[in-house]
Amino acid sequence: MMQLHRSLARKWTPPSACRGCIAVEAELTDVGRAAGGNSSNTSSLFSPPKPLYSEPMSLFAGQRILARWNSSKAADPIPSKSDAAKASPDSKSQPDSPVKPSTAPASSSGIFAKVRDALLKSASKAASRNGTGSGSEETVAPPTYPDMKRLFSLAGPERKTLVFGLCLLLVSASISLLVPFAIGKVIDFFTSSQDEKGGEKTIFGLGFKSVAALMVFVFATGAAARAGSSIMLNLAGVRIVQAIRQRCFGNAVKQEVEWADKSHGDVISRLSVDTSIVGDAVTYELGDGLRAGLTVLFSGTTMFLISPALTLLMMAVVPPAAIGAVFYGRYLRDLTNKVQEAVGQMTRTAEERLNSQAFRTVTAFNAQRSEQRRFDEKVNSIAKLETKETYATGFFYAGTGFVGNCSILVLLTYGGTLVSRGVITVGDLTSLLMYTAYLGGGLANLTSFFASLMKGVGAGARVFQLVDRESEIKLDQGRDLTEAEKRSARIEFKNVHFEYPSRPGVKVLDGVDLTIERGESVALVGGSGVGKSSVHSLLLRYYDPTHGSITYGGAPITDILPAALRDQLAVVTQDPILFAGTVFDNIAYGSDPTPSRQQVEEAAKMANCWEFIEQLPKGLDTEIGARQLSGGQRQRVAIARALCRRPKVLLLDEATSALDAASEHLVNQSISEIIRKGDITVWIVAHRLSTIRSAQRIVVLKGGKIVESGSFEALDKPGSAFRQLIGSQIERDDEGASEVVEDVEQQQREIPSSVSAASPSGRRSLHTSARQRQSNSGEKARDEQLHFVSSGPASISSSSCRHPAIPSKPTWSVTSLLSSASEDEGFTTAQLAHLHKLCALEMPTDPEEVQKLKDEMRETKRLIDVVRRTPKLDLREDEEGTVGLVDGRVRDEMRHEYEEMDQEVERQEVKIDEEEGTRILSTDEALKGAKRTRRGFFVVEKGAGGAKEEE
Ligand SMILES: Nc1ncnc2c1ncn2[C@@H]1O[C@H](COP(=O)(O)OP(=O)(O)OP(=O)(O)O)[C@@H](O)[C@H]1O
Repeated sequence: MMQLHRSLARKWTPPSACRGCIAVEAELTDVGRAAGGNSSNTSSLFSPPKPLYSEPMSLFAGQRILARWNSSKAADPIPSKSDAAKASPDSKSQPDSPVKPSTAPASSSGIFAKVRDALLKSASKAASRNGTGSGSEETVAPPTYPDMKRLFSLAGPERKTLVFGLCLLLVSASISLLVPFAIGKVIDFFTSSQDEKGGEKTIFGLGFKSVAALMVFVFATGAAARAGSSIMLNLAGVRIVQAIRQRCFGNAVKQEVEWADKSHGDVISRLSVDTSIVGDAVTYELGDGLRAGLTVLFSGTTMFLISPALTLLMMAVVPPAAIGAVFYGRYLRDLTNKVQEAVGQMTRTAEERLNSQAFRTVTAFNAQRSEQRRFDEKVNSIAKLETKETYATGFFYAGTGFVGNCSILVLLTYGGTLVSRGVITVGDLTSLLMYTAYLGGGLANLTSFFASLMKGVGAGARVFQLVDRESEIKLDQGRDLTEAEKRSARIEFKNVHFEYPSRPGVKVLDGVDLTIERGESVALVGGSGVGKSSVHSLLLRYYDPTHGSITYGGAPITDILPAALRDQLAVVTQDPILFAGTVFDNIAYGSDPTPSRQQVEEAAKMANCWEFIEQLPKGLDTEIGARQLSGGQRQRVAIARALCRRPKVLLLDEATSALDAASEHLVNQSISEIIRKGDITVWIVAHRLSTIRSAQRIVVLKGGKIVESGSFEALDKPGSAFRQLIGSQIERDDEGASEVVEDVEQQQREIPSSVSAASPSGRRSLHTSARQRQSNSGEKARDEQLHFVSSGPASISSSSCRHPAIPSKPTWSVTSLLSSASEDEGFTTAQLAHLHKLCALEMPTDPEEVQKLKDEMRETKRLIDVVRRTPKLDLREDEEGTVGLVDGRVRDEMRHEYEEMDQEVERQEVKIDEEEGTRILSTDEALKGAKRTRRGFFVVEKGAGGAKEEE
């Protein structure tokens, strides 16, 4: 019914153009109500009034039908604003709607108003063609007969409802067409004193009362038929639009990424506006067309039957006026075009400047005034054009009104003569005038029907283009993965070449060879724009390589169903998209079957986001929009979403690039945890050292090829492409540890045969590989043993003579502790934060907590200082390798330290070999213990494997 209302509102607006017209016109207007201009109301005598003066012109509207037909054929199917408004109440929000609100007097019930509407419509089309429309990416060919056939085929499922509705419409139209005839007879009844045979006055042999009763009955039937047809056509329209929208969206989401990139805006316009136009075309417009055709036929025939002479006179008077109107209309149309263009520019400016991102920039740069000026310019140019248009429209309406009134005068003069000569009766003249109005309205409606039909066909073609489009990468093509292939999960790129379809000839990948085994963690690094994300896109089958092959579990991915392949993968992008809904919905998104709350909770915990989710007002059930979480939170929710799918391969594309240090730390912690578990292949694309470090293998992409591959230590050497890429980051990182290095170098000088740890690359690895080990996967980590040594007789290693403060191999904890070179009692907050980051621990933010931590760490610091102050230490080498020694004082200190430790930790995680005085902690144990006993965690030092023997 809403659509019916909109349709009525569109078709009839108060005839303000008739204000001030001559009295005879006002009188005739009353009898001319319900004339064809408002076909929806033709069955009612109490329909909105319609200026009859304008109707004679409509006799020649037919001359323009052909022109309209031709112009419609070439018309861009992008709808005018009025159509958009009719199609959808929301369409007001479409910023690039090419049509401006009408400033003309609202008078669409007359034929001239129809002409003007038509001009506005064609102007809007022209404006669309001029680029102020939504801008379709794909051009649609002019509609053909098969297009039209197909358009009506859409109405197929609603055939019965439509036929029933149309039949009712014909009934109501027929009744309304009898009205002028009946009125003429009634007038004759009252104006004649006796019937021709001198008998009692009758109408078709019936008394007036019977005729009146019959007319009431007929009108009631007409009204009922009208209501029925309106309901039927509306219902059919709603259902047709519903079905088309579902089909369109269903096919749109199956398309390949490339298509979505370039057609996004266009698809939305097809889904919202075009579907409505199509629905209207095959329902109301069809109904209106039928009614209009019937009206023209019936009115024309009846007019000729009543008075052929008067009818021919009408035909002779109006054409010259119509020709003038057409020329004037063209001028108006050009003006309207310019207005549309200016409105388009204004809309674009507003849209560009007021979107949330741009708004922040405008505010930050205090650019409100310059923006206001820019916008004012646009608005002023529109106002200028509209002023011109206002004058032009005023004269246009005045002119058409004048011509219309003159036509009526001619008609009345000649008609009156005929009446006085007794050729026709007063009733006949009245009927003729009314049929003239009907004919005019009918012709105008036919014109608008053909235009709407053409628009419907155009919109239909665009809709069909969407419905019929076959994706380049078909979702139903391929086979499922075998269990063996799933288990293998080996990813292999073989000589992969790639260029984006939109940029043929621009090579992005130029022979990439890369193999990633199941459970491996690989960081793909390279300069900006080198093609890192493109590699992920190829694995996800957003695109297919131009040459070469990609296999998963040994099977070429082009042989596998895209959905089966994507089931194995999960991706976290740089700027993850969250959807409106609850946190639960967002984490569960894409998991099939829907995960339980427990599974979602687990995923959230793994992704380090459970803590903040718990703090949300409704926890997992809190509603969040696309941007209602911080960047770090969004990123972690996206990781949780990826993990919830239990993928075999996790693709992280710059997953921490937009984060601050604290959020990055949390995200990295999640990633490291996942890598450590080692059951998911993790393929990271990253720039940041902190992220890259967590990977077992680093692969460098340069010039479209893999140029280096290896561990961080292996690649971090002078002259390597990797060093070139992230050298500056390493330098920065080193600065934080410069105190350590200086200290180490100082000690190196004291011990001439010192190890190479002091060399630049050695120093670097001292820090970096330590962190690397934090993220090593399970087995490897368990093999690593950490231990302290106490004093005792020892031999000096022949290969490395070391101060115990200089570890034989890079360490991840002691080295950092030594950075507290000062003699101060405790660690500074910065040092503590650094240590925490190294140990993947969360640094408290509360000052009280920090103070507590400082106090707690004081003892540890003291221990370290004691170690560093010990002037000369014995070094020895046992069967397993070189270990550093500390003297008895240190051991005592350590004992004291450990005595204070958490009893549980001592029992479970710290073993003390009394004889050797060796304390051992495995990495895993240390990590676990670290959560409770930071001191125990920090003071351990990596040995060379003696721990195995201890175990
Ligand atoms: N959809 C696309 N259509 C056309 N060209 C594209 C498209 N996406 C990316 N490109 C181009 O392909 C090249 C590689 O892009 P890609 O996003 O893979 O680089 P990247 O290494 O991930 O860059 P960054 O590190 O800056 O994110 C770039 O030159 C880019 O301009």
